[in-house]
Amino acid sequence: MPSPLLELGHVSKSFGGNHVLQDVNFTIAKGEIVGLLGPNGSGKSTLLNLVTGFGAIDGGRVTFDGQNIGTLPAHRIVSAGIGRTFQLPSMPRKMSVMEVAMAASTSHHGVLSTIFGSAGARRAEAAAHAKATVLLEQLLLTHVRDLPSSALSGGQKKLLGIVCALMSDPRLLMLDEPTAGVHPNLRRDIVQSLQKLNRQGMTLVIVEHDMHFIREVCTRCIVLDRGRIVASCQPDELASNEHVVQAYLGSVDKREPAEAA
Ligand SMILES: Nc1ncnc2c1ncn2[C@@H]1O[C@H](COP(=O)(O)OP(=O)(O)OP(=O)(O)O)[C@@H](O)[C@H]1O
Repeated sequence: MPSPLLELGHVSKSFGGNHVLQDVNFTIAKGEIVGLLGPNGSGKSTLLNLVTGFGAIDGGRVTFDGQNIGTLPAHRIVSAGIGRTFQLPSMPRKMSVMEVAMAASTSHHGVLSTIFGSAGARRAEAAAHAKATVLLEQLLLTHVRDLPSSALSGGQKKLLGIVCALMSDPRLLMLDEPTAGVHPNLRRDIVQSLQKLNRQGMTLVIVEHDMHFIREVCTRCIVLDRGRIVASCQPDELASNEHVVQAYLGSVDKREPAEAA
């Protein structure tokens, strides 16, 4: 069996006395599209934050492609090959869509462009522009590339968030509620874009509440409840998984309806 791309071992996180994640263990294999599910407040975003360096783990281990990334800062985790989007994308309002995408490129912040001065910087900028052009096209934002980012709809901002995450060529992309509040047409575009990225070799972890989306896109689901993993199963097994039902609906009454009445 190939070694996992992402591996979490005994990860824990508390905020004060609130034990938000407890003994979280899972692996993600290359090529999977994993849905990270759970009721509100179960710890999904916190988990994404810890893996991507937007918070420090209290205990345990996070390994990406064999490298311990549990203590790395966010920019080093991007360099290692993990990209992410945010539940509520925030971007400089006055910058154009193209500028926002280009600013997410990691190549033009490199040492080489500093050493080789303006010629190197110009080459890096041209490369970032070319890459942003392709990604904006792929995520259906070409027609708005010159508008200020503040002019985008909520759904388009989510697409731009994906573009920004892809500018660093991640091997693993983690998305926080990519379709929340998105119009069905745009939702379909997001689904198709993610499926295409996966066909191109990208591994995806997606926090999402939309069960239609989960069934359509994900190859496996990991379910959190109050900071603990309670299930890892196929999307079509969710409804019959006792732990999942319990997480979402509370205790499961196994008696026949007549008995329970
Ligand atoms: N920076 C923080 N400081 C204190 N508590 C926090 C912080 N971040 C998250 N929490 C707490 O951690 C718990 C889990 O929050 P988290 O946002 O990870 O849940 P979630 O599963 O993503 O929820 P939702 O589906 O509503 O987005 C909540 O009780 C939240 O209040």
